[in-house]
Amino acid sequence: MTSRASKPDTAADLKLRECLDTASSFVIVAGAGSGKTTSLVKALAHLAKKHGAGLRKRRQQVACITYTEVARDEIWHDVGEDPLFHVSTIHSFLWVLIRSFQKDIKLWVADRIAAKIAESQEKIDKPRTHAATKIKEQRNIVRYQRHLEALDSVAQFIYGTGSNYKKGILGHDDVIKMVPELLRAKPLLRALVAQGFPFVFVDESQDTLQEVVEVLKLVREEHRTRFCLGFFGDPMQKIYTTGLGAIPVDEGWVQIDKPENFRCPPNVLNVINKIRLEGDPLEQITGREHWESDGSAQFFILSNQGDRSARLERVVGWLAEHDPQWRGTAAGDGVKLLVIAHRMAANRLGFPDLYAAFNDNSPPSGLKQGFTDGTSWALTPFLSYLLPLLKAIEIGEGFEAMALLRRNSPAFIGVNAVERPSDLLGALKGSVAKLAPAFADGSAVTVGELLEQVLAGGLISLDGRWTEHLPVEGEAAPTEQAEEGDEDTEDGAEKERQVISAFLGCPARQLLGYERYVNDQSVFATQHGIKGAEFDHVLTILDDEEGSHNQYSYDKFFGLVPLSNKDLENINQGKDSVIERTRRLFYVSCSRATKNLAVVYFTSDVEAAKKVVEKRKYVPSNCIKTFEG
Ligand SMILES: Nc1ncnc2c1ncn2[C@@H]1O[C@H](COP(=O)(O)OP(=O)(O)OP(=O)(O)O)[C@@H](O)[C@H]1O
Repeated sequence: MTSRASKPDTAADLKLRECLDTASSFVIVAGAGSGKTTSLVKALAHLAKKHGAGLRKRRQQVACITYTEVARDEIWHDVGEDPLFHVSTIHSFLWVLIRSFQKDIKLWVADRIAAKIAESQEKIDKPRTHAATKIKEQRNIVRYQRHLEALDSVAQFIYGTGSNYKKGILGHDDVIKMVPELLRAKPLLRALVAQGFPFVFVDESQDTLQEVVEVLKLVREEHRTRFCLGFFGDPMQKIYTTGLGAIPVDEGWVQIDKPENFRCPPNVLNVINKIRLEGDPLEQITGREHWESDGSAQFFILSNQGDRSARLERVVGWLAEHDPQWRGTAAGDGVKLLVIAHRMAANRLGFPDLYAAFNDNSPPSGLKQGFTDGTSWALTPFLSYLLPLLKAIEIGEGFEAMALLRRNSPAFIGVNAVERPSDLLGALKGSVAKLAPAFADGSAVTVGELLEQVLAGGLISLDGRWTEHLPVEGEAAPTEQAEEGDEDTEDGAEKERQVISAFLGCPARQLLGYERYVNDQSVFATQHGIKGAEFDHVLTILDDEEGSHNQYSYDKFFGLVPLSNKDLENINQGKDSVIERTRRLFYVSCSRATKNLAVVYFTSDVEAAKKVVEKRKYVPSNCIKTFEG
């Protein structure tokens, strides 16, 4: 176990151990930097030490669910890659629970396709449905029926990037929908979960789907004495719309608080406490007796007219020159620039066309959001498969390349480990070899050309949403569109076509810069991508880019732009609102700093913004600069 496990105990850690020793389920609710993940790793270490032998003897594992693959790798490393622990993302965990129940999976898929047919028929039957939509839905029905017929010949379902029922591939959306449904319907499955994984911990629980939380709680209800469920989260750090937020602490559950912040020095802690206080009463105290330095926190309020990049450079220059804490740092040298999706980052990192495709001309909000956080179905084939494959080949990771092909290439479906993998690999070699030139410097290969190449080469199967945009001959399966909602309307469908068409026309190599950006490997990081991370020097950029992001608005958050009727309606109905979403994003970004924080706010009315920021007392007045006049 690594240094996380050896951090000093807090009162929460002691209480947590009591829970583990008595199989009491618990919810840890605590702010940023309070050491939730650290407590989780310490809990795992305790289990290994005190209960490991018994668990191993009974062939049981401790499940630890993380939000991202990066977090998964970190915790897996922290626990010394001990197979006592099953550390994975929620999708992978759910798949592990269900994968040997192939009959149930097939029945579920058949029901799912039947439901899709019924939905399409319902749309066709509505008198107001446009003729073009009716034709499209009719085509869908024919395709769904083909999938239904093909189900009989599917020998085994696997979990891949995008779903293709005909070929027995289930995508992320299927898994996250199917497994909670099957668990809810089948007591035997629930008993097997409790038997196989007597401890299940969920990190970043605020962003976990309600259905998943509920079904895990159901397992706990039925198997109280032998199943311990624990959630580690912070409602103020919920940054995905699908997350549940606060986990209800039901009767018989233990709530564990962690009032400290071990990450942010006093001046930064003051800022994040103030941001949070306007939303909920949790105020953190510092977790350390001594800080090397109190850190620094400054606000820069700048006009959003003209060249923002040049203004940003000026701030970075000013910081290096005037503030000893920032001296010796420069963008790229220990400083992380946190943005929502930002044209400035796109230009610098070389993906301006991709950025424009997903952001210009009022795209459907789901697609735009999916670009911002890297979760869009249109980007998944690249981010989860083709780019990792390219990388694995480039660095000679043959095993990883093979694993990726196995999971994603239709050529491998139904081929088991001992059956001629080398023949298949040989057959795919030609298509794989075409990947690198498409991404090489100066390559003009477009995203569309690349997709056609990899489809024709048998490297990939694409999910149903692509049939609208590419000639994916009869391969598509029906998939969920729930998160990218407005595509479902006539107007939304047309806008989606425009976005995807622009995307297909972009140079494929721009995906490289985009990937670095969403995976936070550049000096710019998305405010979504930095979940759980920490950096010495954080520069948070608040910029509404002419209101192009309707999920978030710093101008609305600071009261400089009036709320829309829809915003007011949401607030009045107690629903999540633009103000709360923006607050949470602002909180997550600022709370990443371990030393210094600078907030750069681009706005149209610098003076008014300055007054609001002063009034909110995030920092003393002399730490607010405008560079105006
Ligand atoms: N008990 C402790 N004593 C000293 N330092 C600690 C302790 N617990 C955590 N830390 C340090 O505090 C920082 C934040 O810890 P951690 O990432 O576990 O917090 P978190 O609550 O999961 O954060 P967040 O929710 O903001 O992502 C890390 O640098 C960690 O090493």
